[in-house]
Amino acid sequence: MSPPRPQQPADRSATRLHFTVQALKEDLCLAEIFERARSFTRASYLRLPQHGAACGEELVGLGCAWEATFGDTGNDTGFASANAVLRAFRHSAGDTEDVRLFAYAAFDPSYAPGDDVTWNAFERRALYLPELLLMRRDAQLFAVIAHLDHASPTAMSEWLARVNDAQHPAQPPATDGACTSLDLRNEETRFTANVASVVASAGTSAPVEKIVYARRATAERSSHFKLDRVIAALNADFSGCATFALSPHPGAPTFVGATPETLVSAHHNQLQTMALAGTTRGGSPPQSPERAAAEDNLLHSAKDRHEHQVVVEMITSSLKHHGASPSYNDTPGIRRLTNVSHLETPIRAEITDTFGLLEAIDALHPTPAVCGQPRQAARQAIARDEGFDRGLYAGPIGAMSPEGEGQIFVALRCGLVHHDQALLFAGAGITADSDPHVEWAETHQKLAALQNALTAEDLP
Ligand SMILES: C=C(O[C@@H]1C=C(C(=O)O)C=C[C@H]1O)C(=O)O
Repeated sequence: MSPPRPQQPADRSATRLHFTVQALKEDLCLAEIFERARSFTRASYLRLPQHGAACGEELVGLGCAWEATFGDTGNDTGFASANAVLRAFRHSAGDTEDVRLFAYAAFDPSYAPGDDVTWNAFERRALYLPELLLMRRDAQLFAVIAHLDHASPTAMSEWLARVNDAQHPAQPPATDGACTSLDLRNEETRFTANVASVVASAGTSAPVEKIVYARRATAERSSHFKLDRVIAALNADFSGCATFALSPHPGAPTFVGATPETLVSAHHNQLQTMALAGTTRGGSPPQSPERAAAEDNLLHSAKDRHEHQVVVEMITSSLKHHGASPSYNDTPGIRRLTNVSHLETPIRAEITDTFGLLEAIDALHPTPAVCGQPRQAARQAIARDEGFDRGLYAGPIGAMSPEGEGQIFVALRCGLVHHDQALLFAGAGITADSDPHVEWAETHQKLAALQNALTAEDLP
């Protein structure tokens, strides 16, 4: 007979948060710190633009002090299950406004990737508290050390010394999850066939009103990509977007991009979200008369207005379903980016006792801006027809405080970078009026965002 197991005491310390904040005098380049630190620890970088009531922030999180565990939440993101722990963090640590948790999830957390190993290094849902947070806000730089038990009094100086000592990962440790031993020769054929089948099924008994199909592309370089240079190029080209980079452990690929699309942000009792769908044609420069004409065409295009309206209706009806009262304009505006312009409708709603940031992520993701309508039929068609694991592409990504304030984006204009290779993702909203070759061209324009940043790396 085996001896009785000792009874596990309830682990009360597990949700007691302690943290210390220190202002840093020396100016540090956070993208460079991310690049160095990914050679020895889990590292995340986020640059959040100023948006409504939310001020801009640049964040680097290193190590992991606590991480949420998720049960089987099916294809839901399941973030709201972390609410009790966040409440315990607030209860034990008081004012946690300077603490940040990083949050991200796969487009379809329940997708079974089979022998597609592209995303093996990444968890399909993550909400975690880094041990060291470096945060730039209002031109001030802070370091925040967080821990759940007793931290060594020297933890801050030890972390800062490790970061300073680390070298650029010219030779990162052994790899796990190569991204580009892939044959993408059929990518255009498959994408255009998928679009054509949506067009052909229009008018049948169960058509999807809208579906977003995606494709992949590769990029390579004669030596390793330097992520700090890529991040700097994205920040310069897409200052109004959110730049992100995730490296789950040393030797893993880095997920990097700069997205224009907020899934939902929460500040001062307000939720802000947006419908972002409908894209200009042609690759004109942002200030050119050609771009202005393309934006005018977009505003008057019945196909794009319909594609956009599907997103507005899903988001507003989901908010209403959860007891919120959304406010928004009837007519979309234009969101101009360096490579393309989009139709955009900002949407606001009040936070309630039962519907805050985490519940809103679970409810809104995936919107028809990246999935389709009806949601379930579109998600199944994507899993069946697209032919690859989207992984974190088109999933939620961002940061929040234990108070429930933060900004969560939709991970677009992005890819996996590994050594000297990159795998990029882009999609387009398809309706009965779509032309397969026009939609394919649109994905090219979207890919250009990260492609240009990857080649900008070669500039002196
Ligand atoms: C799917 C992507 O973008 C989405 C699709 C858009 C469209 O179809 O017009 C526009 C913005 C995004 O919501 C992507 O960039 O990969």
